[in-house]
Amino acid sequence: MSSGDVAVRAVEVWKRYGKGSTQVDALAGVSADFGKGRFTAIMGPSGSGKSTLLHCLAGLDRPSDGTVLLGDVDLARLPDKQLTQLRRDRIGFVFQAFNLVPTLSALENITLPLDLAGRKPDQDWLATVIDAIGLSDRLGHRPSQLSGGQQQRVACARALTSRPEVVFADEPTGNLDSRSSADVLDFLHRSVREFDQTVVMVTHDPTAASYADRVLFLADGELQSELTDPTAESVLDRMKQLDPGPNVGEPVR
Ligand SMILES: Nc1ncnc2c1ncn2[C@@H]1O[C@H](COP(=O)(O)OP(=O)(O)OP(=O)(O)O)[C@@H](O)[C@H]1O
Repeated sequence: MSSGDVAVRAVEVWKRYGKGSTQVDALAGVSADFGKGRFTAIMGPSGSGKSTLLHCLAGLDRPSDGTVLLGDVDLARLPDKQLTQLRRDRIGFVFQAFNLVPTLSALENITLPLDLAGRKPDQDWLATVIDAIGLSDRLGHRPSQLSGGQQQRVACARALTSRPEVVFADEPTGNLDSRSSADVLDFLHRSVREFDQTVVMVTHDPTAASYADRVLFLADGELQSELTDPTAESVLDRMKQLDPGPNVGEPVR
């Protein structure tokens, strides 16, 4: 991939926890490019380093060694204040637990990151995103008045309002039933296809991974293999090769 096509690049990324006999290399020299306007899923057995990699790529955590480039900025070496600002301005997040503010309406949650940054939303883009999540009639509702799937779609819209260079999603469907998961994944897929967004998603679920253009497989902190144009079946097969345990890799729901 030429560097102009790359949204985020990891080069020999290591993350080491603990010392001596309790030392764990959560990441052991991971190098990968994440293409612009592409939907990439990261999979692997429990404890393989998926969340650690996502957190390092997103500037939520710092590698022990190696480089993470967003454009030409090395997140691993950016001072804290600039890293916070970069996360706010250039990166969107979707978490498993939605993380909406309970006292704010859906619309207020969606525009919150821009409000905090003192920026005005681009009204056309905001309308496009709101239309795409299909919740125009519920924008005044508080999170507690929305289903889990609706809350996660609000969280996805919140991640996109600033038109970030990359949206990072950590198990975005982990708390959802299959119908709601499909709505959220359709939205993420659409944001890549129609709006040219870049999405990197950690998931346990082969069906969720099948919405991506490409799947990277981690085991023991190392990149083992990848699949392009995955199907749920091809992902499940690959997961079974990585970890032949009894239930590993089965769809969560
Ligand atoms: N703060 C920490 N301190 C010590 N070890 C940690 C810490 N965070 C993660 N680890 C270890 O690093 C390894 C990778 O963890 P990580 O959470 O990235 O895996 P994962 O693939 O996301 O797992 P899961 O699918 O279960 O969420 C594991 O062995 C974990 O125990």
